[in-house]
Amino acid sequence: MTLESLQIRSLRCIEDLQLQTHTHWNWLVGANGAGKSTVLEALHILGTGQTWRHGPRNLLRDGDNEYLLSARMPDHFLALRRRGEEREIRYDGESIHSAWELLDILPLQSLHSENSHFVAGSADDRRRIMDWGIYYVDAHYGQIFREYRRALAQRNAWLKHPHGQNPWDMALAEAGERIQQLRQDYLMRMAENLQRLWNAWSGSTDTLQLHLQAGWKEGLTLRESLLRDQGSDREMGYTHSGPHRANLVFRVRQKLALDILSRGQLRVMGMAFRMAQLCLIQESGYQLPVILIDDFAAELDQSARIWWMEQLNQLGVQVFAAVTATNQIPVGQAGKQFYLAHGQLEKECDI
Ligand SMILES: Nc1ncnc2c1ncn2[C@@H]1O[C@H](COP(=O)(O)OP(=O)(O)OP(=O)(O)O)[C@@H](O)[C@H]1O
Repeated sequence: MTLESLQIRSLRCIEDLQLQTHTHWNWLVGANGAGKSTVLEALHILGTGQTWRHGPRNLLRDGDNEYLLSARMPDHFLALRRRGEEREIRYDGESIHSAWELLDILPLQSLHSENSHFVAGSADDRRRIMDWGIYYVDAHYGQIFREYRRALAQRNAWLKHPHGQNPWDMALAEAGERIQQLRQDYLMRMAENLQRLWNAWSGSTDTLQLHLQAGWKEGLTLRESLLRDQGSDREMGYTHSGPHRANLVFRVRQKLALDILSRGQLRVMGMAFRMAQLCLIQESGYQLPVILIDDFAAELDQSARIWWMEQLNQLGVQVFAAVTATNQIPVGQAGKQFYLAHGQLEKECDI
């Protein structure tokens, strides 16, 4: 996937910005508050329908009443307009009704401060990042995932106001077991690349092990767990067991990685995981996502940064990366620099 141009109107500090983008590296350069993250945020909204940070966010530029984002791709045009609660998405002039469709129109891999520490972060973050990768290499995963989410929401609603027999366990258990199976298959498929990347990147010869805790009691099927938990689920009003409670655990030397590695090493491990996800997408013959990087320099030393860039170069992906100064940009990569100040493009140059 490659963007040819991007237009942003009335998003946060940006009034109107147009970028003619490069097929490989697009460096967004500017001081704090210049608008770099806003450009990345615009791309994220276009590719997912959602902002990339948690919590309430005032995305609309002060004083304006709607924002408009659009991207031109080879032979395609995607536009998203938001006014209050109303959202309109158009792809080649046709309306798009579900943001799920955006995942296929503009696949993105987002690396930013809130998700770059996922190895040591929350189980939710690790699950989200793993599921992201599976979605792009398994044509059935999105559908099964949605079925599971629907059955889970219905079971939770039933638990709050139970009447008659619980009709949702069967569908939930079936989709849930399938999700666990597909997740395990995925982790096996990416294990070799992950090991290779981790060893090359960290300089360590340690074996890296991934362990997936299913989200329900070991030794039981999900159906058995749901039956067993029904009383406590009713008391709490939600479903305790299932792949929505799964946890991906990273281990090195038989120990939890987060107990024995430094913050920087954990970050490298997380980046190796995400790089292994990209390698698997490429090996599977699917289109590679556009990469968004909001904290390029953070916590990676010079050699780790250069190594990582080389990997991205080998994949030939399109990257948008924010930096506060040009000396953070490693030399020798084909691309463009966009200098931003106060939400405006001051100048651009090829590198
Ligand atoms: N709703 C809004 N309307 C107008 N300006 C806004 C709005 N929300 C945020 N801003 C301004 O946008 C700027 C933030 O832009 P952004 O986060 O894109 O900066 P940045 O270049 O990524 O900075 P940093 O390097 O600090 O992350 C700030 O100056 C902020 O005051």
